[in-house]
Amino acid sequence: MWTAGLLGPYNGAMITPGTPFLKMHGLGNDFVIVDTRHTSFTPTSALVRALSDRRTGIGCDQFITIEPPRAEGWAFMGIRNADGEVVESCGNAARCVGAVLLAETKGAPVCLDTLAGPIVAEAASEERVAVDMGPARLAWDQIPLAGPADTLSLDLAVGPLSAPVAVSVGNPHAVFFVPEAEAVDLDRWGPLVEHHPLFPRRVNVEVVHQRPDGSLRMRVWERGVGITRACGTGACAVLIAARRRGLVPGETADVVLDGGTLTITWRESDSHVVMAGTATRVYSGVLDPGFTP
Ligand SMILES: N[C@@H](CCC[C@H](N)C(=O)O)C(=O)O
Repeated sequence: MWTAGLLGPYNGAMITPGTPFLKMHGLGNDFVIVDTRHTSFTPTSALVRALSDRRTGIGCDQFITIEPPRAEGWAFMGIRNADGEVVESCGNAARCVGAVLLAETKGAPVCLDTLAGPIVAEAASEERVAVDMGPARLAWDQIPLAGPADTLSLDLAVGPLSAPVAVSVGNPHAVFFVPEAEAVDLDRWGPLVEHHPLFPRRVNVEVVHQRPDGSLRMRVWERGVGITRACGTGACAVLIAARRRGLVPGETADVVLDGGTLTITWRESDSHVVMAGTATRVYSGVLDPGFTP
């Protein structure tokens, strides 16, 4: 466990004394995870922004809370982006929290409630967790978009990016097919797409090309964060978009992100999207009770 002495960068006061946290990541998309099922800890946006800061806080892409179940399931997963905003879904965090809860259920599949609906997690192998993220949402008002539009090819062009596929996996995504994902200046174009008026709740932005072996190479600009090494819901959106465009013959493909590979399946039978990949525990610590955002 970390000690107060190691928590120097965020000395101050506000957090429930001794609130334990876990640092985990899925393919380098990293999280601070706090189990609030037995505490009164509720993070403010300012606190999340401060703790997410890589220079002065702990540093993470998303701040995750494991909360008492609301509608159904074993627990509710609260998700806040590094900018402090509450969001609906997070695929990589679902695998990480799934791994934590699977230890509690001794391996029995576990249902995790989110603002986007239930996610079911189960062990896929010794090292990998599979999560059923629920059904893909493809209608314009489910993304949501500002008005009726063909989600298979939006009338949108930003720099070299054009005609994205819009997909919701509980959270909104715009998927752009490009000749070479690595060549796109995401720092420049990502924020312009994220904040485009077509997306009233903003949007996560993926650029993708297909490799000769059939896998999909993607990079991501995440809403409320920026470029991250991986985005689980983004990988789901990419596979769905590629299948809708007729690029992937079967239900399943590997999606290759900066931080590693996820295997994504979009099931014909019920339109659910299932993701399998690693969930890595980095360290545990205790939030400094002296921290003021
Ligand atoms: N990294 C996540 C997605 C987190 C939320 C996203 N930035 C949003 O605003 O919707 C993932 O692994 O899915």
